[in-house]
Amino acid sequence: MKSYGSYLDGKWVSTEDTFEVVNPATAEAFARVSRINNGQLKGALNAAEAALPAWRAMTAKDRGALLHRVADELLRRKSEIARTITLENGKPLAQSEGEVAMSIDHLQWFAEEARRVYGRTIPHQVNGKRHLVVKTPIGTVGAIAPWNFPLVLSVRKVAPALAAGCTVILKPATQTPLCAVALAECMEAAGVPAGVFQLAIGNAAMISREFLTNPICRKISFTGSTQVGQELIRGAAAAIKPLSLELGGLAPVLVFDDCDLDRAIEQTIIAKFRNTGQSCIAANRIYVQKTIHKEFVDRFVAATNRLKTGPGLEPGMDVGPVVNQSALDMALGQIEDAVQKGARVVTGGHRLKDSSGFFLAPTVLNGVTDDAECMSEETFAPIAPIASFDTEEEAIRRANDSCYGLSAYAMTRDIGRIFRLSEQIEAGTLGINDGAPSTSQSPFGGVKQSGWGRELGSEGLEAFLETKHVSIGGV
Ligand SMILES: NC(=O)c1ccc[n+]([C@@H]2O[C@H](COP(=O)([O-])OP(=O)(O)OC[C@H]3O[C@@H](n4cnc5c(N)ncnc54)[C@H](O)[C@@H]3O)[C@@H](O)[C@H]2O)c1
Ligand SMILES: O=C[C@H](O)CS(=O)(=O)O
Repeated sequence: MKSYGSYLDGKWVSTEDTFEVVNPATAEAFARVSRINNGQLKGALNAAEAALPAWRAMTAKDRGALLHRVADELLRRKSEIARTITLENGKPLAQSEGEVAMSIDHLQWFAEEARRVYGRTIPHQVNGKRHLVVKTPIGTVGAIAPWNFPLVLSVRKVAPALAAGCTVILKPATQTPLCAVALAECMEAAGVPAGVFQLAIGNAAMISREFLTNPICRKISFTGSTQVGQELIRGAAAAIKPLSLELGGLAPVLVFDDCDLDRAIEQTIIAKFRNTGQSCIAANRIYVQKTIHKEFVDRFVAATNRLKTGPGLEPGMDVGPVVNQSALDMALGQIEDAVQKGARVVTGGHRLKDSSGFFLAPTVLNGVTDDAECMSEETFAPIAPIASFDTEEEAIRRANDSCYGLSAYAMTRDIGRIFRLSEQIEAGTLGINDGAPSTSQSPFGGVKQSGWGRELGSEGLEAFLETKHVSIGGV
């Protein structure tokens, strides 16, 4: 079994403290990775601090050129890295290829956006004074990434932080450290200076405690569960450490009777089953207007039954395994709970036979009641719960009736309604007839308990900048 370690201060580091990486399609370990200790992490923070002055002094154009070189490396290795994502995460290979392509696009976009970090001058109120607004990099950043989009969600933090002139230490999820290793190899091959980008694989509690308490770390950018986000907020209080938090979601899909039904079904299938339902912006609750409920359900179930489920490395798969046994148990528990509360399993609802992997048959539940767990708790599995509504007002009220607000979807062709939904839906992203809305140039993040701040777009770069007012007298 091949072994991997961390990338600290320009060197690859291994320790005796190791864990195994498991392929969710077979439930078998296929790689061994070592954890760094607290002393090594402290050393990495010191290296990041030492590398900061030269990195922030480099022109944005030169930093951008290095990010372009990292993108070129990812492009050169795209097939092998996509395979690594599928091996450790389970998603179908075509979707892993899409994740690599999106990561390249993020790197290229932030490489260019680095050159557009503008300050401003403000007209003075007192003669002899001048006022400038200057943007400066926030400093060394601790980035913590999840397993569900292990490469692209790491790049969503690392690329803007580096573009802004910050140094970064990335902590990947325990389930998916290998594409972070590949990203570090690309940084090394591109010539990113030692200490500017580092990869720290290790115990999550130890690493986050050090990020929270070590004054060298000036900001933590986290993507993961709302529960861990809450822990970080508590831990950040003592040092008032700035946090960007991309947390859980519970996306509603509102299907109105004026929609283009073909497109509504196609896009709802994408919003639900992409990444095996393990996307933070996955459709979690599907509300269909009563007038088209039956037709929608019949056609949605037919489309679900056409999805091919199996090992992500086999050609033509649409749905892979969920990440581990506990994710599978939670999904089966949500199905059982919904059925006990009155829902009907229209298709799926069971583990795939003849496989040792963590496969759940793509599942559609109809007549799901509002008190079912899957209507208020994140599902993170290929389960589509469907309920119905009468009026637009009711649909908006039910969509907003959640502590989460990451994304929402609506299927409609009514332009007036599109404006009303844009103003009234409580979510960071609204996809209108669009089940995959994320893109490099547009802000991404949540409201309510889905998080603080935004990634991507110019907001994603702003997250790693400080704003300073310079007042000049005696002019
Ligand atoms: N809003 C978004 O952009 C977004 C994107 C992807 C995933 N998510 C959310 O992430 C969750 C799934 O990911 P997950 O299971 O990896 O989440 P998680 O919170 O368990 O883990 C996320 C990361 O935090 C680390 N971690 C675990 N315990 C920690 C602790 N005590 N302190 C600091 N870090 C800790 C993990 O090792 C991992 O690197 C879902 O809730 C999903 O909605 C949100
Ligand atoms: O889990 C996070 C997001 O779903 C990834 S993406 O914005 O859809 O690429």
